[in-house]
Amino acid sequence: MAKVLSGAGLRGQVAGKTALSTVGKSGSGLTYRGYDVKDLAQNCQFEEVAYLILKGKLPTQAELDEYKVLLKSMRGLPLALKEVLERIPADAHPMDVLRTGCSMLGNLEGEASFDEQGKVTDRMLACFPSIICYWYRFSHDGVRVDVETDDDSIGAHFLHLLRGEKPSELHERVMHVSLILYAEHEFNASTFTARVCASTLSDMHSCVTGAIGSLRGPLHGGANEAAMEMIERFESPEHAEQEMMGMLERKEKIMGFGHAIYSESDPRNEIIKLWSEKLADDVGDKVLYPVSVRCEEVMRREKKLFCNADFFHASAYNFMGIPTKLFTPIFVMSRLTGWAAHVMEQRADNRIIRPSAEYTGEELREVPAISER
Ligand SMILES: CC(=O)SCCNC(=O)CCNC(=O)[C@H](O)C(C)(C)COP(=O)(O)OP(=O)(O)OC[C@H]1O[C@@H](n2cnc3c(N)ncnc32)[C@H](O)[C@@H]1OP(=O)(O)O
Ligand SMILES: O=C([O-])CC(=O)C(=O)O
Repeated sequence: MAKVLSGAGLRGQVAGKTALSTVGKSGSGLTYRGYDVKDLAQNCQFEEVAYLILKGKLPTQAELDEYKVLLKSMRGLPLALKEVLERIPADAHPMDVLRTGCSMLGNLEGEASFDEQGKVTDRMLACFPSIICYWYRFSHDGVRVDVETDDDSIGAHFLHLLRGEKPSELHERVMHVSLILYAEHEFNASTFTARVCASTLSDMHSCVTGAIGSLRGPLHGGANEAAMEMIERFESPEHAEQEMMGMLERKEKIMGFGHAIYSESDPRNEIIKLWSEKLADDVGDKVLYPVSVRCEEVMRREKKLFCNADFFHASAYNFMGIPTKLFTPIFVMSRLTGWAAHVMEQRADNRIIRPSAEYTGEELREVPAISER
């Protein structure tokens, strides 16, 4: 008989193999294909890291240039997809829009065979910012934005479409860093969703659509939006401390803190925190950044809990003028690389993922006649 796992949430169980990343070795640390995320965030553009994750090696300059030209050429949206996006109301959640957009793309440009897995992934990478912003600008501003801009990077393309003008160098760099930090994270909930779907030999769009649904929840990617909704309620560090003490007394979860794997710190936090501080200086912020720092101090002191990748992303994105409800879709624009690479890895050595359950229901019994129930 199969062994019943002791802890809930499959915590601590090895559920498969991966050559893509290591998470939390000796309490902290994150590597993508053997490179430290800190090194990547400091020295690379997001497209280089996407190339690394998807194609297995860091690109040469010529390969990177060629990859960026390819991605640029794939930004356009088919008319039928635009028509669907135009019918989604302004008060829809952008994660739902993206889930629908990805699914519709699969209807229009489906993966005919697994030989196309690289091509359909690049297409999604290139056009997810177009999907989010086409819907956002149409539903909020009544504008049919031209999504085929000549911006150099995925982050700049997104910010340009959102605001109608090219971003500053600082904002483009922050987008590179943010997308690099969010790109890949081993067997997290959304990636595992994608791998389970892949293990049935389903198509890439189905795997990604399912993963978007998993990332949406506030215990996972949705935490960056939930963290923003919390910190914007606090008027000062003192107010933040007072409110957080109340939340902790009531045993409420504070979004953006804690982690299922890291036990000491999340290495992505110190990086995005530094950029959040730079952005705070840039906009002359005197509230949100100090409030965020106080939240971090209170959680460390009271619960020994640390900020995960999501917490300082909230203030960083806010300082760049990004609407809160677009925070988690940016996570998708990045994590798509990790999801797709895991799908490819699963396909390369597949067996359907199908664990067992310990039954806790009724003993075998007879079906009573309907008149006797
Ligand atoms: C990019 C990402 O997806 S990172 C994760 C984003 N999610 C969040 O920020 C949501 C808030 N955090 C959490 O809910 C959790 O820390 C998770 C989901 C990230 C990890 O969950 P788990 O591994 O199950 O940790 P678990 O919930 O067992 O935490 C252990 C203890 O710390 C507490 N704890 C953990 N995180 C928090 C938190 N954010 N706020 C308050 N208490 C917390 C738990 O209540 C639990 O206490 P208990 O032992 O008294 O019951
Ligand atoms: O690994 C996890 O459980 C969640 C996480 O931080 C991520 O997916 O980036």
